[in-house]
Formats: sequence, C-alpha cells, structure tokens
Amino acid sequence: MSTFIVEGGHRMHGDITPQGAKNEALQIICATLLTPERVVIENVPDILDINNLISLLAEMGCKVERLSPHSYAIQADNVNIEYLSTPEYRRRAAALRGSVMLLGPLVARFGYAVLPKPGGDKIGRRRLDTHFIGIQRLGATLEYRSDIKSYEVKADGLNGCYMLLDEASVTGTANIVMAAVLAKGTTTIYNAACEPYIQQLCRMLSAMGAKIDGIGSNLLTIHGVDTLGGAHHKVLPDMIEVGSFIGMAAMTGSEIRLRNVAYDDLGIIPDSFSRLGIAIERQGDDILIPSHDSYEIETFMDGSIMTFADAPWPGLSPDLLSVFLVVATQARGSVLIHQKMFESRLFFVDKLIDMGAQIILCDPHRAAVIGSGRLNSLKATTMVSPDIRAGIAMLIAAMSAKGTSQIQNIDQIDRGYEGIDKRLNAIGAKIIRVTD
Ligand SMILES: CC(=O)N[C@H]1[C@@H](OP(=O)(O)OP(=O)(O)OC[C@H]2O[C@@H](n3ccc(=O)[nH]c3=O)[C@H](O)[C@@H]2O)O[C@H](CO)[C@@H](O)[C@@H]1O
Ligand SMILES: C=C(OP(=O)(O)O)C(=O)O
Repeated sequence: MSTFIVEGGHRMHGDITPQGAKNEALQIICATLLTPERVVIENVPDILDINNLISLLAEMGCKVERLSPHSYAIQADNVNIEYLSTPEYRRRAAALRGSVMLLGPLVARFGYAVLPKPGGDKIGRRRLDTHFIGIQRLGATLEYRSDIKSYEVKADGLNGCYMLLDEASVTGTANIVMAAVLAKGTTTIYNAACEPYIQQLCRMLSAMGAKIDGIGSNLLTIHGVDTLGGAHHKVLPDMIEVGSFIGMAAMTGSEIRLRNVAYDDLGIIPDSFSRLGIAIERQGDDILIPSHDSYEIETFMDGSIMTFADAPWPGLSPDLLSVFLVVATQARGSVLIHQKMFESRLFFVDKLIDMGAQIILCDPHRAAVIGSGRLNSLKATTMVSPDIRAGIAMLIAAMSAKGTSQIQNIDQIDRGYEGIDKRLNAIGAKIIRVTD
C-alpha cells in the first residue's frame, strides 16, 4: 500500500489538462469486443482501472497495441472464450467495477459470459438487477454458480424488446445498449441513463455501424444490426477530474487554468461550484479559477440552506459530492450534502472532523457542513483513503491544511486519477509518494 505525504498550505499556479474520462473509457474498451475489426481509442487515461481492463482484454486474446501513452488500438478477432472459465479471469474481473460491462458485448457476440462479483468502490450496495433483468429481457439466461462464485450467462441469439428500467443505472444502460446493438429487431430502453459516458458510447457504436436513436435522452431506440465494424473514438475529458480540480483550486487559494475541459459536456457542474461561491471563468474551452481568498455559499432564493444532492444525469454526479463537501468546510456559510445513491460514501467525514471541520453527519446519506470562512484552517492528520472520491477529498483537505498529512491506501486514488502527485507538484503542490 502506497502513501502520500502532503505538506499543506502551498498555493498552486499554472495549467492542468484533465485526463480522459475513466467511466467513459471503461465502456468504450468493453465495446471493442463487439467487432472483430480494429478500434482505435484516443485520450485513454493511464490509470489502474483502465490498465487492468486493457490487460484483461489482452489475456482474453484481443490484440492490444499502445499507439502512444494515451491511445490504443484493440482488435477482438481471436477471443478465447475458454479463458472466461479460468480462476485467473475471475480474479482479474473481480478486481474492477468496469468489468461488469464485459457482460453485454460478450453475450451479444459470443452468446456466453461469466461475471464474478465486480470490484470497485465499497460505497454502499451496488446492485446489478438492472443489468441482469435487461439482458434477460433480450433473451439471455442467467445462472449463479456457487462453485465459482460467479454468474454464468448464455444466449442463443438475442431479440429486441421494449424495456422500462427500474433505475437509470449507468453501467446497466451501457450493458443493455451493447447487447441490443447486435440483437434481432428493435430494442427500446426507457429510463436509460444518459450521462455523457453513455452518449459517447452510443456515438462510438454508431460509428461502428449501430443504429441508435435518442442519444442524450432517457429513451433510446436501437435497431439491431448483424455485425459491427471498426471505428476511431476520442474519450471526453473526465468531468469528475475537472470538478475535483475546481474544488482543489478554490480550497487551496490557487490560480489554475484547466485546459480543454469540453465545457459544454460538463452539465450542471460549473454552476454548482458557482453556488458554492467559487468564481469560474470560461475562456473558450478552458476554465480559469482565479485565486480565492474567500468564497461564500449561496442560499436558495427563499433564503433556505443550500443543498447539493446527487441525481442521474443531467443532475449532479454522486462522484463529486465528496469534493463539494470538503470545499464547503472552508467556505462562508452552510450547506447540506445529500448523497442519495450510495449509503457509505460520507463516512470519511470523520477524518475531516478530526482535522477541525464543522460537519454533522446526520445519517449515512446526509451531512451538514458549517463553513469556517477560513477562520480556522484544517489541521494535518493521518488518514486512509476508503474510495476514489473520498481519497481526492482527503487530498484536497491535506493540501489546504496546516502541517504535513499522510494519506494511506492511495491505490484508491490512483484507480481514477492519473499521476495526480506529479501533475499537482508541477504547479506548486508538495506531495511525496512513498511506496512500500
Ligand atoms: C464505472 C462507472 O461508470 N461507475 C459509475 C456508475 O456506477 P454504476 O453504474 O455501478 O452505478 P448505477 O448507475 O448503477 O447506480 C449507482 C447506485 O445508485 C442507485 N441509483 C441509481 C440510479 C437512480 O436513478 N437512482 C438510484 O438510487 C442505484 O441503486 C445504485 O445503488 O454510475 C455511478 C452513478 O452515477 C457512479 O457513481 C460511478 O462512478
Ligand atoms: C464509484 C466510482 O468508480 P467505480 O464505479 O469504478 O467504483 C467513481 O468513479 O467514483
């Protein structure tokens, strides 16, 4: 387990370019299994989760060519389906959440998939009902095999149908879309997730020859085709990383220019930071965050306390609430953070309370933050990163704190943020990585 030693109190100054979006890249890489032809993907982030997924595909027999540090060509023309029955496959697939999206493409193209309980953040219950019901509705059968602690999914051809999803699951929608593109006839998915990750997946599938209507909405109509071909796709900048840097800049009083953020795909994120009192200057496709001596949280128009709650797109991503929470501790004013989707994502506030933040954890889903208006800066401490986004929030807290903090288990941060220590040190942060 590696650790970050973070010397707090340094202001950063300079430019930073967001990496490609982790959650989009996971979908896109899985979609390469839908064709025997070569697919080229650009702007792939060099992070643990992505590298693990790419090497899993290589183990399955896909030809993987790294064209540059952030672009790959993947060709699934010789997939070894027997590999799915090996303990090695189950071990690797279980290590990352993104592997759940191998299900749709494997069933659609090969009629067979094995799905061990996927990894990813332990942030609460993460059920897979939407995935399973959707794939079953298309005609696949599903059996839980206790001997290998995995689901085995089989299909002898899939058939399109109408389905109303029980929830707008992001990876669930991706799985069903990837299965439906090769199903016979028309599939209609209502209450589909429509995050930019899903929009981008649909665009790439369309470039491969799929017929998809309603991209960007929660009603997708997919007319199945017999085969898909190769394509060239560029992953969008990671909107969660963009949000993390906005929060980090404000909290540390730094002036940072975020380059090429794909502003129009950030949805409600910039306005949400503005409501926290953070000045965001859009300059073309860049965002400039000027140095803040202070920032003040707005109230709602009727004067009631501001609330940030997560919601499926175009609502606020649950992946940014930890950042909003930590940044609010140094604002003037108060805010309620309401994490509706996951029940274990707010427990890290204990550490912020140890550091001197005024936070009341009302229940597992809600935390009230009373900003100190920078009157009392946070005090350094030692903490363990429980998940990616709590990890980045802890890093932001440590960077703004007085003294030197330690963050252990930073593999959790590395899962989603590329070389974060190097990139921040280049603009003035003081972060040392200690690898055991
Ligand atoms: C690899 C990947 O892409 N991971 C993202 C994906 O996870 P993932 O696709 O696993 O998350 P889901 O969209 O399925 O849902 C997450 C949780 O929220 C609940 N739920 C979901 C939809 C809804 O309308 N109401 C509701 O309460 C679900 O019950 C579930 O427990 O989407 C999550 C929600 O944006 C993000 O946090 C994850 O970073
Ligand atoms: C929860 C997240 O990731 P995963 O779904 O991979 O656990 C995240 O990206 O914040």
